Amino acid sequence: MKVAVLGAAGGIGQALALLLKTQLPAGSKLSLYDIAPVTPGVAVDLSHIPTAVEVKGFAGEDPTPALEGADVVLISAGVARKPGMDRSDLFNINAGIVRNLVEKCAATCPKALIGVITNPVNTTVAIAAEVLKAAGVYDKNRLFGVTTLDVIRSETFVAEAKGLDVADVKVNVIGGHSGVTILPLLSQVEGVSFSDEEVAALTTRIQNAGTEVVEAKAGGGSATLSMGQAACRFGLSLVRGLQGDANVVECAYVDGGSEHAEFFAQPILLGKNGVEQVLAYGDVSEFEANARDAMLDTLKADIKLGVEFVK
Ligand SMILES: NC(=O)C1=CN([C@@H]2O[C@H](COP(=O)(O)OP(=O)(O)OC[C@H]3O[C@@H](n4cnc5c(N)ncnc54)[C@H](O)[C@@H]3O)[C@@H](O)[C@H]2O)C=CC1
Ligand SMILES: O=C([O-])CC(=O)C(=O)O
Repeated sequence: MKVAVLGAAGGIGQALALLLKTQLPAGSKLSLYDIAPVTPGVAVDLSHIPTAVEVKGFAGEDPTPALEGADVVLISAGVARKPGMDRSDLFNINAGIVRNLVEKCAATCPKALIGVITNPVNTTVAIAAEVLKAAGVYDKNRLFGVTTLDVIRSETFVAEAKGLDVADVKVNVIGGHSGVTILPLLSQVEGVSFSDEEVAALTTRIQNAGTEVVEAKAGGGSATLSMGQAACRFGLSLVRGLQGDANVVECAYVDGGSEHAEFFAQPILLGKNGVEQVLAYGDVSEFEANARDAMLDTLKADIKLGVEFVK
């Protein structure tokens, strides 16, 4: 199994690469690419960790050598937020970066599963889809916006609020990955009940958790370590699906035939071809149904921006 990380010298990329080096199945290959010249050095550094995962690093303008034979590509290349910025402010720079990298994926590893981490995810995934369509290699089951950070945050905050063992808490998060488009389905969390005030406060905290980190880092970037963990969890689930493991379920932002929008985050069953089945997200409360319906104009506008960027 070969996993490529694009943006591998960055805050997320290095954390993700470290976790993958220690957690990918024995015999896997880890391929690190970034425009930053330090990238081969990051690979040498990681290669001294005694696991049966072979690491190679590539720098420069062309990601092709890193992508040859890749089964999974995780993209975190691009710029991150600073205080006062919205994720959509990253569009001007990151849209072109994602377009160019996905063009190379289409040419070099058209069957790879692609996980897009680069913000604004609501839009960059639509860009990736249009690029793959233009190259004639689009398979909706192989493209994912990585929203796992919203899931792990929700699980952490719910466990904290209710004094639970976080290992027992599972939360589905649907919609997209910015502000009001992030919707944790707290009404479905087993074994707990929340007051209306608690639901409103927790939902707002989860929606603003990225900003919480951006402000705490005070100009030094956005979430990198928790995102590294989230991307590792998601990447390992993609690998487990490809290997034929059963019952591998994650929430992700996919082109899954949703009635709500062309791309929508919801639970999916992963398998040998990526998305095996898009799962229903189940019953929602009145609060959640209203929040879901209220996000759709924003989500659809974010998607349209991505489609128009490529066309
Ligand atoms: N999906 C999610 O839940 C999350 C997404 N993000 C996003 O992930 C992205 C990366 O964040 P960080 O790692 O913190 O940023 P960073 O600035 O630490 O790293 C970005 C890396 O991308 C590289 N890069 C830039 N252009 C490139 C290109 N054309 N080809 C290859 N590499 C290139 C840079 O050299 C740098 O090493 C940002 O857009 C951020 O907003 C961040 C947190 C959560
Ligand atoms: O907020 C940001 O800019 C980074 C991000 O997507 C997150 O932490 O959820």
